[in-house]
Amino acid sequence: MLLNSYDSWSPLREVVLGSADNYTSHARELSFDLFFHDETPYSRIYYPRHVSPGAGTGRRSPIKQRYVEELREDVEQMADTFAQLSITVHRPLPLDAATGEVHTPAFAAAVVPPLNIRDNSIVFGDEIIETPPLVRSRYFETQFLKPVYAEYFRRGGRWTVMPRPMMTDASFDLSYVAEADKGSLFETITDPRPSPYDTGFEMMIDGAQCLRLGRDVFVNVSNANHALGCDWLERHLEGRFRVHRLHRLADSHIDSTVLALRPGLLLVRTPDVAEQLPKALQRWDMIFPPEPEDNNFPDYDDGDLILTSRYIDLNVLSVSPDTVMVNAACPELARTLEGRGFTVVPVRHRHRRLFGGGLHCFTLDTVREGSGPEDYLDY
Ligand SMILES: NC(=[NH2+])NCCC[C@H](N)C(=O)O
Repeated sequence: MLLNSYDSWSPLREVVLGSADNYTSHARELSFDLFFHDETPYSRIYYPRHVSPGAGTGRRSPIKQRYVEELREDVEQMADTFAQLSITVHRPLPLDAATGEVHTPAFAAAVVPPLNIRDNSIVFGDEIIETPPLVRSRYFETQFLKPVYAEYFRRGGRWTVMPRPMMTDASFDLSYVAEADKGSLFETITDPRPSPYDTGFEMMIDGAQCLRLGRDVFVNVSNANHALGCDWLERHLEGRFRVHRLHRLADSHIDSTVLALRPGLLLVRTPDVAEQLPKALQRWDMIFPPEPEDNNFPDYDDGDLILTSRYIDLNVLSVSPDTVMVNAACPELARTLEGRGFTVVPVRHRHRRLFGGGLHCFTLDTVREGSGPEDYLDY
């Protein structure tokens, strides 16, 4: 089918589901530590928090083989669940075990598999946009999606790549983490190294920073890199979509903070978050998920890097305005949604905190029913 996706709730016809193959480690360097900065209270990132790119690809934080295998098992079951729901599933090329690191003029980085598909691409109607990544090891992630995107292009879809950043240390605006670190015990990231390719702050933004509501798109902007990305989106989408900025609703991604379940209904992390939403969204009805419990998550060792907050299971995927895929590890959330009239499709996803993403992050909804960008803000 032709690319057609304007929101996160219309009946789902086609989806891209990430690949977990060969996700064996996290490369600890400046861009990684910056990106996961807000999650460090939950994990045990030891000092020094990062090494500069001059020191190669940084330290690797290995992921236990057992978790990688269990992740793979869960992701393959997600694919089966989509098939049972008659939703076409597209898969990226899996990362080959022999692929080492990539080198650009400005940096070298390890490669991670295309797992959190939500992050580096976004669909606006009949157009797929590859976004400029925030983490160096994800620089070439959309390469694994070439066959899928090329097929949508052949069928008549638009296919756009946003400008790629140089990604030297100086490309990153550190103000968000500098402010967050004030008075805290965390080591501030203060030692960016100069590079001959420095060009000032660059455009870097992830698809997962956007909330798509038909004609209106809300974009989380928490630093100068995001602001440039949002400027680009605004100019590119002008006349087709209305872009609105959310100021620091989260560090970057917002899909474990706020999600739209159908017109007029949001799933929101907490009432505090609700207060920060723009007026137009505050008029919508809201569901607040029950506070996640410790026993919703596996117990990990000190060496296992935890990359998400406890709210990660809010990251559900809507199959239609009344059916939602929910992590089976979160029965409280399932009950809450059922209480509001939703049909819940439980899906097993054990290690979302180790791999930085829930069901929404692992997927990209490329085809949903609906024929154009509708105006939902009058609800
Ligand atoms: N698209 C994504 N990868 N989203 C994941 C966001 C996770 C968020 N930082 C949290 O810890 O709750």
